[in-house]
Amino acid sequence: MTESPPDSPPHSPAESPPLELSVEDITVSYPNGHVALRDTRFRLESGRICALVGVNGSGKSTLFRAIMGFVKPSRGRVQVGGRSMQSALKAGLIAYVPQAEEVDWTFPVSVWDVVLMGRYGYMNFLRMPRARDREVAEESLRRVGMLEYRDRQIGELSGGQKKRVFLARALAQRSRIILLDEPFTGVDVQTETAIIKLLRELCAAGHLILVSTHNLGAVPEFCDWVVLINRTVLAAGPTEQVFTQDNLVRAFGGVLRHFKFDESTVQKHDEKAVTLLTDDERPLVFGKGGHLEYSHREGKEDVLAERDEEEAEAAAAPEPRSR
Ligand SMILES: Nc1ncnc2c1ncn2[C@@H]1O[C@H](COP(=O)(O)OP(=O)(O)OP(=O)(O)O)[C@@H](O)[C@H]1O
Repeated sequence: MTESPPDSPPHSPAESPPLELSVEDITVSYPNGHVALRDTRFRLESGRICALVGVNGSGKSTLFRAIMGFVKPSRGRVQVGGRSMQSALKAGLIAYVPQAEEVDWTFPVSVWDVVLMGRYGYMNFLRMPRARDREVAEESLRRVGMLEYRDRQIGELSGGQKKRVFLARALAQRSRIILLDEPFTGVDVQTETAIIKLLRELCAAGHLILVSTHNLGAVPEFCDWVVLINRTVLAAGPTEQVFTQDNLVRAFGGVLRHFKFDESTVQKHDEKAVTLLTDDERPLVFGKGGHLEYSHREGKEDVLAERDEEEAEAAAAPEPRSR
């Protein structure tokens, strides 16, 4: 496969074939002997927003570090579209938005410099930005609403603003795969909504977005796929299949709060019991049978029709004989 010319996006998602990120049975240990991930395996396709969900210390950041080649798995491998990670990173296929703690904010660079770093793969060895690089950097800052801060030192921004600048750097890179580590931590609701809107646009344009988050309540609203981890993959698949009460209790144990409502008026579950499971940010509501309830029914017609069918089948099934 040939590498792309430096002055054009290496992969324009709309024209490119689907791309697969494949994590194949990786085990990652740190020098102190701690095994952070064991036999971790899942596959993701472009055109999806996937949430990486797990408790503190479950290995989310480690997984990102392994994908980015910052830590080397002792077993297994990560592949992108059938090529090695090293080759995929070299071809600019993957952009990474790290957690705030992983960045040295005292480093004296401006917002503009940070976003231009996303263009390094397109510049020659002198790293002199060309008109196209400046154009893309400007557009990326505008998309995250940070253009007016372009001359500010990066260390002088708020936490949410820093996150938006790093997202702009990822956009400027024009990578098919974008990894975001906890993009909503310390971000206000308005910024969160703006980031989600942007991620949806990127997904619709054929990008693959993998986003780690503690904000469980937001996941069903914007992620169509979930990988649930605790030092290995507990469940992976479409959100409505993975985000079940059982799976979340298995992944989060005592970390979540439970509320049970015996008579609820949630959506069409009048007079049916619902369980409310919350991480104290946005509650997750589960109807009969442990199915996840959505805050809006719009766009969920298929899921609801399937549930109605399941309910009808269950109602038609003969009662088990009591002894
Ligand atoms: N450099 C390191 N050396 C040794 N152990 C580490 C190192 N980094 C992380 N760990 C350990 O590996 C485990 C996974 O950490 P990781 O940061 O991947 O978790 P996480 O799911 O991202 O957590 P959080 O939600 O708190 O960000 C934890 O037990 C952590 O203490």
